[in-house]
Amino acid sequence: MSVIECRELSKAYLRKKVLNQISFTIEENKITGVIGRNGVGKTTLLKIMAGFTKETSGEIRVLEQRPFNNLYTSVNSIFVDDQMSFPPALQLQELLEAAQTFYPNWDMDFAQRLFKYFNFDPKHYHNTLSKGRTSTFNAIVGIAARCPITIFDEPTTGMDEAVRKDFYRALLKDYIDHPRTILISSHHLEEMEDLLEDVLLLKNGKVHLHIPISDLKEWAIGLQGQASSVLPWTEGKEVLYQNQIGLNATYVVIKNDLSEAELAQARLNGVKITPVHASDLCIYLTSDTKGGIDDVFINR
Ligand SMILES: Nc1ncnc2c1ncn2[C@@H]1O[C@H](COP(=O)(O)OP(=O)(O)OP(=O)(O)O)[C@@H](O)[C@H]1O
Repeated sequence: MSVIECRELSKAYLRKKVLNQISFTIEENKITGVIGRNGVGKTTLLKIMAGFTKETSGEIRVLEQRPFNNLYTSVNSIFVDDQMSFPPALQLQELLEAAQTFYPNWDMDFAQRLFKYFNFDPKHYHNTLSKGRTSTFNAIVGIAARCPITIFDEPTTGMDEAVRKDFYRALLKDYIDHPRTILISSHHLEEMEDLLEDVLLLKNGKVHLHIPISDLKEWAIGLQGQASSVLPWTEGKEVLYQNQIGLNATYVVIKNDLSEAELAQARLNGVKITPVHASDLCIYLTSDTKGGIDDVFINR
């Protein structure tokens, strides 16, 4: 069953179109990574889903209702980012108690265990926490709320690596016991790969790809070797990335649509064939150049 449906959804700020007639559906109880370069519109899309931001045109349905300013959406969803605001007069422990009264599925025992594990002081105030600690506290609220639609926008901002790993693991373990629909935007795709089921990749205001992460991992291949051996295999193909290695060698990333026989032949011709990491592929797919930062240094 699909729980989020977008049809021809657009969002413009003044005259600047950020989302341009995008259409997709999110199935119930899946974890989807919303990926894209800075400024592509991830936060905008997630805030439209959470009912915080109004779409400019097109249609969006979350749990079959239009989310904007919708009480049903707010009760059934949570939007977690580093800007989450809490009543400043309440201490952290009081915030957890307040959350319990608002979120019907709130698990106080679980929230307290996480709170203790991450060494929070119940008497501290939210607005005095450091950036990483703010994200960690917000993440505890986001997980323990167990909302049917759980949205994390860059949830790990400021967290150190150990805390980021703990967060992803806690989320995965809790999701296995209590499946729900989760959307996460993050710039750390490599850290989330084991968590995600689907990836929604945004580029230039459009959905560029919306596929299972397992497919994304096999979507492209890297060809490496002498340019004279590699380049014939790229003819007629869309080159996603190309980089020169040393004087004559080259590394090229293309869509993985070579047959087994072609791959075997390429190997015989001295081409090394490698998988392309999902996070690298997302960078190549959303880049405006084929050589990345190296292009800046060409023909100087
Ligand atoms: N309230 C606003 N008013 C005007 N422009 C806005 C507003 N919010 C976002 N934008 C613009 O919309 C575009 C998309 O912003 P958004 O924050 O959705 O991108 P993002 O993909 O989440 O970026 P990042 O990865 O850097 O967080 C940007 O160009 C941003 O400047």
